Amino acid sequence: MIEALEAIVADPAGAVVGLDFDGTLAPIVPDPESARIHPAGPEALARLGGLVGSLVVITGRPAATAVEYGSLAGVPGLVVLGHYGLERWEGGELSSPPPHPGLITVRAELPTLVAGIAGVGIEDKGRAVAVHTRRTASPQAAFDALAGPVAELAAETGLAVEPGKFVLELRPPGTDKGVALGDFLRERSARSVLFAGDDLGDLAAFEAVRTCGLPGVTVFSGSAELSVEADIVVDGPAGVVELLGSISDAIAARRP
Ligand SMILES: O=P(O)(O)OC[C@H]1O[C@H](O[C@H]2O[C@H](CO)[C@@H](O)[C@H](O)[C@H]2O)[C@H](O)[C@@H](O)[C@@H]1O
Repeated sequence: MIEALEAIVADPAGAVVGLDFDGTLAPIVPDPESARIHPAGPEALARLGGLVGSLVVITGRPAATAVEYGSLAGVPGLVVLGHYGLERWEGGELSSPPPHPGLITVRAELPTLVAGIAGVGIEDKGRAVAVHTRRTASPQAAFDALAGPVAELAAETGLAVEPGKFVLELRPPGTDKGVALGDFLRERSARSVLFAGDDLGDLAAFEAVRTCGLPGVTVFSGSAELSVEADIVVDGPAGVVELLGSISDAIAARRP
């Protein structure tokens, strides 16, 4: 067992386990509205949530969407930080800031901006808008063609561009998953941390794990779409759920 994982298992009450949603807990699918957690995910999270100090999902989704698509409402002690940390769901209560005013212009201009490429999807998430190219004939070519215009629209409206797997998101600036995770670690007085992710937006959280000064484990949920260096690389959401189960087993095995 790697040293930082050993720290989590030896002192689970001081551990923060952080998880991304899409691509980490939920398999990637063509339609964002059809994404659902891996079938074994809710049970694995409920078990781990009862064993570690803190369990947190940090996602680009609205927090309520992750709770719904992840069947997460019953996971003990779970916190869900949505919109890269702008929103917080905990114990059934959601706190969310007012929408960024730039989103009004984005909603008005995006349909024209993407009209030339068949199959581009616009996902309006309330506090952010995502442009998806996965269902176009050439997802990477469409992504590349839209990156410049989307960046110009972001500059015009005071929003930030968050690139991901065949997605360009226009979202409020000022936070990211690294900021969200770092703040959460301080809030919980964490003594160790694990974060699992699969996409570019998760790299800031990996960096937070590496620089927070605690024993930390980065877990990459691997796929054919992206390769990222991490302490542990597993095979997609099925591998993440299996890893979470093995951590629960190791903690439970040390209990008197
Ligand atoms: O932070 P996450 O929980 O990983 O959310 C990041 C984005 O995930 C979703 O898009 C991705 O998953 C879709 C469903 O599998 C897939 O169709 C798409 O190609 C992926 O980029 C979500 O739709 C976005 O809003 C999130 O920002």
